[in-house]
Amino acid sequence: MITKLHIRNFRNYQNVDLSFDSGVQMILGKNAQGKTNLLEAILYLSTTRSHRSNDDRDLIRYGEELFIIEGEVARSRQKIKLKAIGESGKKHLMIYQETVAKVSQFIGECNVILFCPDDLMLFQAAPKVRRRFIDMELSKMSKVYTQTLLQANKLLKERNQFLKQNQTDDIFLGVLDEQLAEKEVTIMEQRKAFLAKLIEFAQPFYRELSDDDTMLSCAYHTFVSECDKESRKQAILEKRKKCRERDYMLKQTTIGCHKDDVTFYLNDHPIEEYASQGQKRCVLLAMKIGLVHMIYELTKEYPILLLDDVFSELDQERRKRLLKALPKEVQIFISATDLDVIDLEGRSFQVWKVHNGTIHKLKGGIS
Ligand SMILES: Nc1ncnc2c1ncn2[C@@H]1O[C@H](COP(=O)(O)OP(=O)(O)OP(=O)(O)O)[C@@H](O)[C@H]1O
Repeated sequence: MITKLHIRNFRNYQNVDLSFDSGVQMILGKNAQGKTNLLEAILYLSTTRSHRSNDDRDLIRYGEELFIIEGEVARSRQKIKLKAIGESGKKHLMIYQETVAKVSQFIGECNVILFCPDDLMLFQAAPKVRRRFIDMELSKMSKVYTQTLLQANKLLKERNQFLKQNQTDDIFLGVLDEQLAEKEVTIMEQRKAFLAKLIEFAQPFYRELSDDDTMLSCAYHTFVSECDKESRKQAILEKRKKCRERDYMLKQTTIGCHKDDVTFYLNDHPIEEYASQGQKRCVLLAMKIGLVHMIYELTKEYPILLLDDVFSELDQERRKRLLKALPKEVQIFISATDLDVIDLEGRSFQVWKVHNGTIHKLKGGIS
């Protein structure tokens, strides 16, 4: 759980110091006051990224040069201090005031699962949104994955830059392709295993939330189908060789796991075509709860759960079922404009009021 949070010049917050306890943190406030901004700051400490912007400059308070987010995180065995500073084009990440050399060292130190209204677009959005979802969640669970993905992206960038220069050099591309294929084998393997596990974990929660027996499944789409490592690598190299002329012509890498996708199904029907809004919300919620439990299975620590603007969209019964599916050890941040009845099933809670970039505690107790 996050016990202390300091935010400076982040979005509409100028200088804020907060202390949280375990249990549910209700973040209340009118529209456009800074509720999502607060959750975004917590998410940033986990993933070093915003879920709303790819450009850290958007996160700096208007007119300022940099933002700072500092958090004290109580983990099962120790307290850890994380600090992220974002300035134009640069990020500085620190653990206990020591700069970390690699982003992958920082990600996963404070695990956070976010569920926000935009997540409902996951099923019909462009493939890159689903890839981003897989990459974000997998990175929290596997440092190997984070590192491999960063290396693959670097190689891909290098390959594309070379292709843009209008040159042909099969030997140079062959060397790059060999290295890229190596990384892609690992990425594909981990993505496939992650998706299978995600469905396995989400299925019982979907049943619990929706009260029906619909089967959840998914199909992972990538550009080679071979199963074992070595033949997969060979297949990648062959396919890429076949596409080389096209790559030269189009000046970009036309195939690769940077184009992967996944389709989610309910009873074998693609969710984007078949499911109602309510069913989509249930599937997503089940996946998020599944992720909380997956992270626990892997790390023996529960992640923090952020529910941005979604709790109030659920009826009383579903809210109850959602809380029942989450152990009391999970620290949950819930943002809402107002909640008439807070029935938190005997959990401890704190209520915070957000107003125009300021935040103060209203009350706390046991529901
Ligand atoms: N870089 C920035 N600098 C200063 N203010 C910003 C910056 N980025 C966004 N804001 C302001 O933050 C506010 C939006 O905050 P936020 O998205 O947290 O709203 P919210 O309280 O979650 O509202 P809603 O209930 O509508 O979702 C807006 O007033 C916006 O102008």
